[in-house]
Amino acid sequence: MIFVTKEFTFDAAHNLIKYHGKCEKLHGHTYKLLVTVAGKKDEEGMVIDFLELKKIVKENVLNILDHSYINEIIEQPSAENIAEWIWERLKEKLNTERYFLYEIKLYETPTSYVTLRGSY
Ligand SMILES: Nc1nc2c(c(=O)[nH]1)N=C([C@H](O)[C@H](O)COP(=O)(O)OP(=O)(O)OP(=O)(O)O)CN2
Ligand SMILES: [Zn+2]
Repeated sequence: MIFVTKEFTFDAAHNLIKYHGKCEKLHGHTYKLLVTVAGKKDEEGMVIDFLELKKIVKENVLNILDHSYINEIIEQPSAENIAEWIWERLKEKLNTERYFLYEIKLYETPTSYVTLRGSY
């Protein structure tokens, strides 16, 4: 099994509605997203072409979340909930006979992140 990871960033605003503290106020983050696919190599020696992985993540996640107000998309946009939303949007697109979506890491700040290894 080989793990292939690509890193992305997107900028977005949010506020945590069921929360008492500074994060209930409107604020923004430059989120860092790491998407990891696991599988076996094809005849070109690749699990998944980085270009293909980028296209899938761009079309299904970044085009929606980048420069958005995330509360309009996810009711309570904690890093945990955003990561689950991303997982749901990518799991079928990154699931073939040879490879599957293995892990998502979502950094809300350089020092705060969540890791999701979901189930199918
Ligand atoms: N488990 C979670 N805790 C918090 C979340 C979250 O999504 N999941 N979100 C927030 C805030 O939205 C915001 O991200 C604050 O994060 P924090 O790490 O405190 O940001 P700072 O810039 O203050 O962090 P530094 O320690 O200065 O790097 C709060 N909690
Ligand atoms: Zn925040």
